[in-house]
Amino acid sequence: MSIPRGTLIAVAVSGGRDSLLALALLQEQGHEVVAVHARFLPGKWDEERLGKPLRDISAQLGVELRVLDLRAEFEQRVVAPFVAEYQAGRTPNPCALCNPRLKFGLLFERAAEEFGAGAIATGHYARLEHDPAYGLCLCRGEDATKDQSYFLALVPRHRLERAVFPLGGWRKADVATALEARGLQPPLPLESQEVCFIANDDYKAFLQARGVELPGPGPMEMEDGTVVGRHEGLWRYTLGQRRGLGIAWSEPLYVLDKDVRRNALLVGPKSGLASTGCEVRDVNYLVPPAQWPEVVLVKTRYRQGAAPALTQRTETGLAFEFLEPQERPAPGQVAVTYDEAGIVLAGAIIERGLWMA
Ligand SMILES: Nc1ncnc2c1ncn2[C@@H]1O[C@H](COP(=O)(O)OP(=O)(O)OP(=O)(O)O)[C@@H](O)[C@H]1O
Repeated sequence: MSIPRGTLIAVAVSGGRDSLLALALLQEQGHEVVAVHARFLPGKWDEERLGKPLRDISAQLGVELRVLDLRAEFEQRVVAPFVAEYQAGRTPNPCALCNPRLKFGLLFERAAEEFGAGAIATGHYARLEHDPAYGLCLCRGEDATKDQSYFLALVPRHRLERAVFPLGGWRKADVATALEARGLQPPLPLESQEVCFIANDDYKAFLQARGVELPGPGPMEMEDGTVVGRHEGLWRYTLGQRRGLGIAWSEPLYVLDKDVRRNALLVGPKSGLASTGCEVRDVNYLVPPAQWPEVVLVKTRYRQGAAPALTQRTETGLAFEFLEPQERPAPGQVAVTYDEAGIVLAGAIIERGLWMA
């Protein structure tokens, strides 16, 4: 760890297992720690289920607990942009934005100003290593099934220099046992849902419940312009989706693209999903591009392997050319570039997928 001894580490605790173990591990290792819980979600503070248990467990560990109210900022910097992206026909990734904006952004800044914290720790499964060529680098977590480096790739380097990931070398399966062995019971032991502010991972219900105006129905077309039906609003569909299109065709049809300008949904056979690359913007470089290998590995969805690609600089960011065709990347999602060893070279927002005309 590159954090000097004696630095006060703010350990971001959700109430869940991973961050509780992160807190216990750092404290056992003799670091100065303060537990910081942030209120991100609207509504009443759940004293019974969260407040009291969090205080009790902090007391059990002999650690101070601070609670920060970041509800307004979370709404402004994470939830509202998420909704705006859907309105614009894109597929946002709120967790990847929450990390730079809130957890390693505002939460860390407030912990630094208000309690004198000099570093921040979370329960993320990712590693920070010193590489002889790159210096400090963000790497895949040891547990490939739980690796969260993808969600951390937009965190600026100067913030990663102040970060600690105690679970980077852990396997998820060992966490419950480690907590039990220490007699620690997390207030929220269940796995958190995919996106914390979306109940049951139902983003459509969430958007509808917010009462925001979303683009309405329009044509569903094949790439040659043949209209095959109507769609119910572009925001309801994801690229690569097959089910729920409501059209009978001689072969299964997939969502290939969204033409936001014409409010048209483009559909076609599976072969049409093949993409030759993508363009990205808002690149967060963690390793200077001059040091990148010629062939990099690009991950354009969390639950998808990284694909080998060549890189080119563009006016607004980067363009990746896949060595083998990949499923079309969704604009608004995050593209993370790795090297062979699993070191994160950069994170960026996907502007558009590329394919053969
Ligand atoms: N409300 C919160 N306040 C402070 N830190 C948080 C909060 N929610 C999440 N975090 C931090 O972000 C990390 C990753 O959050 P995520 O929602 O992915 O949870 P997780 O992987 O299930 O971890 P956990 O078991 O700690 O909830 C957590 O381990 C924790 O350090």
